[in-house]
Amino acid sequence: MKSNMSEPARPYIRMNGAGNAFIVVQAFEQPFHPTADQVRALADPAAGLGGFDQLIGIEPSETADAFMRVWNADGSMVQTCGNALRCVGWLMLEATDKEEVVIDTLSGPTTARRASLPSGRVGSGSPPGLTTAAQTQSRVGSGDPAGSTTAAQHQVTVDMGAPRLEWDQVPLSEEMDTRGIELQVGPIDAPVLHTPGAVSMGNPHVVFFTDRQDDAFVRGSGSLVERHPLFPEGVNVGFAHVLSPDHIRLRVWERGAGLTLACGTGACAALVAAARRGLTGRKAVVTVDGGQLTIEWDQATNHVFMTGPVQVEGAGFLPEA
Ligand SMILES: N[C@H](CCC[C@H](N)C(=O)O)C(=O)O
Repeated sequence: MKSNMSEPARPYIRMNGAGNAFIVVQAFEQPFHPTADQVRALADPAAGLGGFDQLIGIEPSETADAFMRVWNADGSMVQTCGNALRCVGWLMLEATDKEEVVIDTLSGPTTARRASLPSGRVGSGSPPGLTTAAQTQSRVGSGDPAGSTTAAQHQVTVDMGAPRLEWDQVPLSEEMDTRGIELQVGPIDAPVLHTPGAVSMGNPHVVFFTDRQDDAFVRGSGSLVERHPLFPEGVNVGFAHVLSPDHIRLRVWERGAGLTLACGTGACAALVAAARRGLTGRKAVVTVDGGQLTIEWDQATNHVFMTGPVQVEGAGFLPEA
């Protein structure tokens, strides 16, 4: 977004994490503070960016390799985003050649590392790391915006830290046992919506255990629960079908973004909620619409580790404000 004609157009990289769609903007040299209206305008397909679930700004940090700022498509600025942490983590790993990078967020710092080296970088060209805006622009100008890595997928592991499990950490508006909360979901009287688990991964999640995951049910129930008064900050709504002690099928109606192809913090919340109920062990594959995430709630550290794919889809320039 240019504030005046003298400023160059703002480059971005389009990425996804297991299908969770992001527009990533480098804000190391030039601050990036879109208003909620501007974020909504950018999320509108008419903006030409292809729509996104979250808009991501990568800022300098005194205490980490970068600070990651997250806006949902509805314009709300939120605490964190697990799949974006993996995407930004990969960009920073490529740009710094470090084995591990620290990405700070409004809900605290996380660390990212390569889960396994990609099967060789496809073609030549520098990786879409966080080079200078000019280098990004030149690469974008070259029509090969993200080097030749757009076809490759990269597996990245993020240490998401410890889950927050107290009612006032989720947060809920009243004291409850977060292992199984009492929630009346409007006119929808479906037993599958009883006693979901509630977990914060730095952002609020409620997880229903059900085999009902059709679009109509997920959209209908998710949109009702997202703004339920029991969740004063709103909530991401997961629908988890436990297939076995180490495999969950998950769909998530995201706060501020709706039904997405994947939700990283949602996958972490689903594993933690299921393990607390003895429905799974502390490690499981979580199959989401856009792919698979491996989640482990480590006993020794109490930290949740998420591993999954990262893909660079392309790059471009943001439209003018
Ligand atoms: N909608 C979420 C933010 C993005 C979470 C999701 N995309 C992820 O990968 O964790 C919220 O409002 O808390």
